[in-house]
Amino acid sequence: MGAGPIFQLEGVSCRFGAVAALTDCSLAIAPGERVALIGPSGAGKSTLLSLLNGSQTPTTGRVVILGQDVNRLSPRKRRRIQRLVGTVYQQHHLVGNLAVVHNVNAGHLGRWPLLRALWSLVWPQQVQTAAQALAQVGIADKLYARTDRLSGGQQQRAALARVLVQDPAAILADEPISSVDPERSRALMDLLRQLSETTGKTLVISLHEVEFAVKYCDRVVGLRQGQILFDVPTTEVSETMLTDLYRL
Ligand SMILES: Nc1ncnc2c1ncn2[C@@H]1O[C@H](COP(=O)(O)OP(=O)(O)OP(=O)(O)O)[C@@H](O)[C@H]1O
Repeated sequence: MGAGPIFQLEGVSCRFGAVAALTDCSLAIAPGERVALIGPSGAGKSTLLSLLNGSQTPTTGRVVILGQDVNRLSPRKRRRIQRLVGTVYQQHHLVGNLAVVHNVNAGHLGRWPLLRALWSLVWPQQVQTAAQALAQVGIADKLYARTDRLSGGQQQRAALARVLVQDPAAILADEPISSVDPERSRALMDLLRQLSETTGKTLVISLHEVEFAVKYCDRVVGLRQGQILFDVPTTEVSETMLTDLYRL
């Protein structure tokens, strides 16, 4: 992987028709950093995350993931890079009527040949890896539980376990705590921080809750109307910066 940044955006703009979701954004994220993306609704946080995981390409500018310019990669190499970046979405995209083990195994699907992938739906593969990931997220006992019988917070943990079996270099989380209560939010953020501390994985999290951004991350990037208003260590975030960021 080398000592360079894990993510690099150089003069990146991203448009959707007439909408400028991001305008001239530059940013570099080093391995192991914990970065929060904050800003008002529509500021471009989700778009920035989708550039970091290669699911979106910029309209102009360069996106470099793990040293590779995503615009210059063959589809196969691009998929390989994308597998090194795991994303947890607010909608977990778990299949409710399957056992948790199958959903966690889905994290392998991009790597497994089709036959093995299909067979894995019938007969769980790599059960130990799935069990280990579930233990890491604190729900080891749910391996064979039906996914839709889990609570919201447990489903979120199962979705995180699915990302962990990918063994990504970085974990991106798009508003992971918006739909859970304060106690679960703290527990999930504790878990994400502990995972990044023990595994050295880079974390990039979009958050609506500034207090969590400040408490759990080392660095805060403030986005407003598609532009980076500030990008500072957490200790340097001030009241004035936040007022300017969220000003109506
Ligand atoms: N696929 C798309 N097609 C058209 N417009 C889009 C698309 N994705 C995002 N946008 C627009 O780009 C802008 C930035 O959206 P984005 O979802 O990145 O913001 P956000 O900061 O994540 O917002 P929120 O906090 O509400 O989730 C918005 O104006 C949005 O409507």
